[in-house]
Formats: sequence, structure tokens, C-alpha cells
Amino acid sequence: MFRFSTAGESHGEALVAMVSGVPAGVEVDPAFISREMWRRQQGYGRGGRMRIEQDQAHILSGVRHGKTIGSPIAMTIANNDWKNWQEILPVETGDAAKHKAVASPRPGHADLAGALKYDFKDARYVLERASARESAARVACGAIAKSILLPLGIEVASHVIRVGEAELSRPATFAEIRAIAGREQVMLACVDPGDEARMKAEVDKALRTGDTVGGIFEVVVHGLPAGVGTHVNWDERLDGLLAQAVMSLQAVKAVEIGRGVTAASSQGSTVHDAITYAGEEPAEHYTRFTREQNNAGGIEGGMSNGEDVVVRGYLKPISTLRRPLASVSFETREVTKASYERSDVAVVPAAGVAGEAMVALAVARCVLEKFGGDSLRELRRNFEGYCEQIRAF
Ligand SMILES: Cc1cc2nc3c(=O)[nH]c(=O)nc-3n(C[C@H](O)[C@H](O)[C@H](O)COP(=O)(O)O)c2cc1C
Ligand SMILES: C=C(O[C@@H]1CC(C(=O)O)=C[C@@H](OP(=O)(O)O)[C@H]1O)C(=O)O
Repeated sequence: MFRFSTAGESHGEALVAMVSGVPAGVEVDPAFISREMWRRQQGYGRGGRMRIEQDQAHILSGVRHGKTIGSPIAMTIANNDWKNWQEILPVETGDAAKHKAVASPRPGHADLAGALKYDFKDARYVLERASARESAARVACGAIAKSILLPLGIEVASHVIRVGEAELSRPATFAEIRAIAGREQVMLACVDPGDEARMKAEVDKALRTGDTVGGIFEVVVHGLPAGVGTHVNWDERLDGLLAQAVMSLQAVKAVEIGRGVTAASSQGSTVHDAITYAGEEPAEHYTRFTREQNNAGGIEGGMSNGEDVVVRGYLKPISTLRRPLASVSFETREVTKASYERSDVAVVPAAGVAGEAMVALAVARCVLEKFGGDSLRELRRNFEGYCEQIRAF
């Protein structure tokens, strides 16, 4: 069974990532994992922490001579900031007297609900794990998922389509989205070059006023054949699995598949993607049945339909404000300002990269469930046999 999990606190020694159920023989390139983690650290509007971290995954198990061997893959990702927190966080070696409590919970964070739930008078113990620092470990796991999908010709990429009030352009083809996702520009990652100025202005406005912004990222899966996922059980539907995967990311508050949101206020004749028939032999993973548009976002009846799978994640504005909202002191019960140390102001590109990882992990799970195989060779044989079958349909 393909699954993954993470452990680690934001300012603890390291994050831990574990992926199991990976077939043997899958190439795992540490440079590729590092590159994915680097991508998650980019974007205009990130705070001081990103200047401290240089994420790298250290592989402890499951990979020999650059290829998976079927056993669980364990990885650690160091938190460079840990050395600055050893005395602040009351870990065994730390000095509890120097501990910096978060004593007035921050609206929009897990602070208050977590303090109540776990009986803490200090939200520090909650925020350490609630922090989106954890998404770095998900990206390491996602890089493994992408490494399984890529030899099958299945690619995942993301781009930003909204930052605050600025609506950005949507490229027409996957090749363009892939190019935007792979941009080297450090500050404007995952943003179409034509949109940079507007995106930057939107973030600058928030920076000036001590406020924050949210936005929308879009993840696209290209090359997934029709029939992955199923309509037969609610918890095996591809749309449901993708929604959970993306919604589980920190600050994501809505998930949309294809034209899901505007479809609700449109007529059926304009929404549904008419089916046509191309007589000639289709390429690779495709069939003779084609569509001229993809409002369904590549999923009908909980299954991929052969078109690009399009999933959008809607992010609320970042919760920690330089001009904090009102809160209440756990100690005195007096109304005070919410705690503030430092914070990101906008994270849409970074969240999009984490979204890619979650989508790749969900798709890899469905692909492995459908095609099986303990080795990449076996998986590929099963996958190609099926593709041949649907090409001939
Ligand atoms: C990549 C990324 C970076 C984030 N950075 C911050 C941050 O610096 N400050 C902040 O208040 N929230 C940040 N968040 C969002 C919080 O982690 C999140 O809103 C909080 O844990 C509460 O969880 P919820 O919004 O999912 O309910 C970030 C989210 C992501 C995806
Ligand atoms: C560390 C990361 O993001 C962090 C997510 C985060 C939050 O509250 O979610 C708060 C900030 O951490 P800090 O309080 O240390 O400045 C971000 O930097 C990361 O993305 O790697």
C-alpha cells in the first residue's frame, strides 16, 4: 500500500518524511528532490525564515545506488533555524527558563483551539506542528511520487492564478504551465512573466500596510490515462482524494476541480465537455474519444477521463499580521494584541508547489492501486497494457 507520513516541529531539529509502498527500481535523484524543495521556498512575499533555511532531503533508507529497493523511504530535512531556538523551545537540552511562550493566541491559527484541546497555557506547543514548515516534508514525499509517475509519462505542475485581488493569466497549454512552474526566478516562481508586476504590487500593498494576502494556485496533471480512480465507492473517487489532499494543506480553504465554482452558476450546455471522435490511432495514453474543452478538469464520475486533471487550491490570507488583531492573554485574561514575531505575507507559489506534491501523492496512490507491481518494470508493463487496451477501444 502506497502511503506517506511526516513528523517534526517547525523549529525542532529536523522534519522527518516517510514514504512506503514504492515499487523497486524507481530512480530517485537527490538533486531533483532538492530542486522541488527549493521551489517551495520561493515566491515574493515570504518572510525572514526563508533566508535561514536551505532545504535538502537526507535519504536514510529505501534507496540504493540511486534506485528504490521496495522498502520504506525515510528522509530527514534539517531545520537550520533550530540552532536559534534550542534555548527557547524547552527540549531536553534547552533552558526552560528561556522558553518564549505564545501567550495570546493568533486569530486564524491553530493556537486557541489547540491550546484548549491539549490543555496548554502556551500556544507554542501547538503552532510548532501546525506550521506550514511541515509542507517541506510533504514536498520531499511528493518528489518520490513524481519519480514514480514520470517514467509512466505522467507529469504534475502548478502555477499561480490569483494573488489577493490580482487575477493572473491562465496559459492555454500544459507545456506553458510546465515552463512557468520550472522558472528559475527566485522571487517570482510559478508566476507568468507577464503577471509579475501586478503580483508584486499586490504583495507590496500588503507589506506596506502590515496586512497579508491569500490567492489561488492551480495544479495540473498531464498524461494520466482515462479510468484512474473510480465511481464505485465514495472513498476511492479521484476527485474526493484530490480534494482531501489539497485541502489538508495549511491555509487552503477551498478546492476546485476544473470549472467547479463557476459551473454552479452556469447552464449545463455551456459547462459539459462535448465528446467527439478522432478516427486515427491516438498517441500514448489517449483514446479515440476527444474533447474540445476541459471544464470537467479531467475528472468525471470520480475517474480521470483522459484530459488534463485541473485542481485549484484557494488560500486564505496569511494569519499572522504585523498589525495584529485583538486576542486575549491566557495569563491575565485581558484583551491584548495577538503575538507577532515574523511572518510570510504571501505564499501562493510555495503553496502551489506543496499542492503539486499532494496531487502527485494522491495520483500515485490511485495509479499504484490500479496497476500494481512490486517493481517499476511490472508497473510499467501493467500500465502500458492498459493504455494499449483503451487506445484500441
Ligand atoms: C507555504 C506556506 C507558508 C506559510 N507561512 C505562514 C506564515 O509565515 N505565517 C502565517 O501566519 N501563516 C503561514 N501559513 C499558513 C498557516 O500555516 C496556517 O494558516 C495555519 O497553520 C492555520 O491552519 P489553517 O489555515 O489550515 O486552518 C503558511 C502556509 C503555507 C502553505
Ligand atoms: C518555515 C516555513 O514556513 C513557515 C510557516 C509558518 C506558519 O505559521 O505556517 C510561519 C513561518 O515560520 P517562522 O515563524 O519560523 O517565521 C514560516 O516561515 C517553511 O515554509 O519552510
